[in-house]
Amino acid sequence: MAKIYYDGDASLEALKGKRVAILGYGSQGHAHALNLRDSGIDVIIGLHPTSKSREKAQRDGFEVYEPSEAVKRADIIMFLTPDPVQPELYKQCVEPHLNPGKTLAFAHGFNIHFKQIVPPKDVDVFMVAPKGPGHLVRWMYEEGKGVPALVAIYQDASGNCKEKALAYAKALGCTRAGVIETTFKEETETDLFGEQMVLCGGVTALIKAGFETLVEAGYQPEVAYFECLHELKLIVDLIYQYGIAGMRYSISDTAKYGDLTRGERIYKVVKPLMKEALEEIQKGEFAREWVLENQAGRPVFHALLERDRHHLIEKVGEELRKMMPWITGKELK
Ligand SMILES: NC(=O)C1=CN([C@@H]2O[C@H](COP(=O)(O)OP(=O)(O)OC[C@H]3O[C@@H](n4cnc5c(N)ncnc54)[C@H](OP(=O)(O)O)[C@@H]3O)[C@@H](O)[C@H]2O)C=CC1
Ligand SMILES: CC(=O)[C@](C)(O)C(=O)O
Repeated sequence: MAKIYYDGDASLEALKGKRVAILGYGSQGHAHALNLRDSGIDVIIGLHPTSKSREKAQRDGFEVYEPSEAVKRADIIMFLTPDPVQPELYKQCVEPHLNPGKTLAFAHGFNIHFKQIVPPKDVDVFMVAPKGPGHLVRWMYEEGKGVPALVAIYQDASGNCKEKALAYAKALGCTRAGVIETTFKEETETDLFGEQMVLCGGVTALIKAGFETLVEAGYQPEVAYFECLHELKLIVDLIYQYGIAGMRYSISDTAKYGDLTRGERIYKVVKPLMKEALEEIQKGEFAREWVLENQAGRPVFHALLERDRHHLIEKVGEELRKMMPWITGKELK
């Protein structure tokens, strides 16, 4: 079993007197900044003057500096900008102001693992990667709960990098749920795999394919929406709370038999595809494709995002969710 760190295994002492610069104020950035500040940590924000997030960070009461200035003023620099912009941000705004004693921190290992950022040997480098969206990292913290995280130490020049990483994870609220020590390689490869083949790519593929199959067979889109998207949350909630066996305890025997037999057909088709995707990640092929896509201005990214934005399920869902106002809770801002 993995070694899991909880609140009692970490002390905020390692961050005492340290200033953390959060570069970026988006999904993760706002959560890290607010949670760390609420945990008593000295936090400043690094954003470009034209940043859309600047006003929000200032409204939340943070001192916002240009990234270079934030780096100069901080001991720990946490990269919470989109992964593709981090190498340029590092070269232009971070590297020129790095000196021994500073620490680089990340919430995903992509740029270190694929050597898009190569830090000098005399600085600490750690990762605290929450296993959940940034908005949930904040909302769970506010409720006294936490999102689990992975922690990894890439360089320990100071001799106490792990203590700082665990203190950061504690300040973020993640040690309330549990923090597993890993490596930048394991976090990067498993996170890319999960978001492509299970969490985001996998689930949306199943939802779209199921919805389209029913609608193309002549069933009402609203019925298809309730069956293939709305009820999915209810089933996943049961799995989340009680495991697969627990979910199966709650559903009907008819559903169980269908799950066990027809679900097997999907399993047999997707597992080879999953292995293929993992191999592309491990061999750096996905990373190269994503780096080049960004250098080209994200043509595929924007085209596919726009295509799916106009999918019938989005229109149907928007109308049906209006009738259930309790569904759309806190604003995703
Ligand atoms: N989203 C998530 O839940 C998770 C994300 N991560 C990791 O966290 C990191 C941040 O991702 P995420 O929070 O999703 O990012 P978002 O896209 O939500 O936010 C990006 C933030 O960075 C700012 N930004 C963009 N470009 C620059 C730049 N050149 N210099 C300074 N700031 C810039 C944006 O400002 P503006 O709005 O003005 O563009 C915005 O505030 C990534 O490494 C990601 O892999 C890890 C776990 C989960
Ligand atoms: C929320 C999370 O961890 C993801 C899906 O991997 C991401 O947004 O990067």
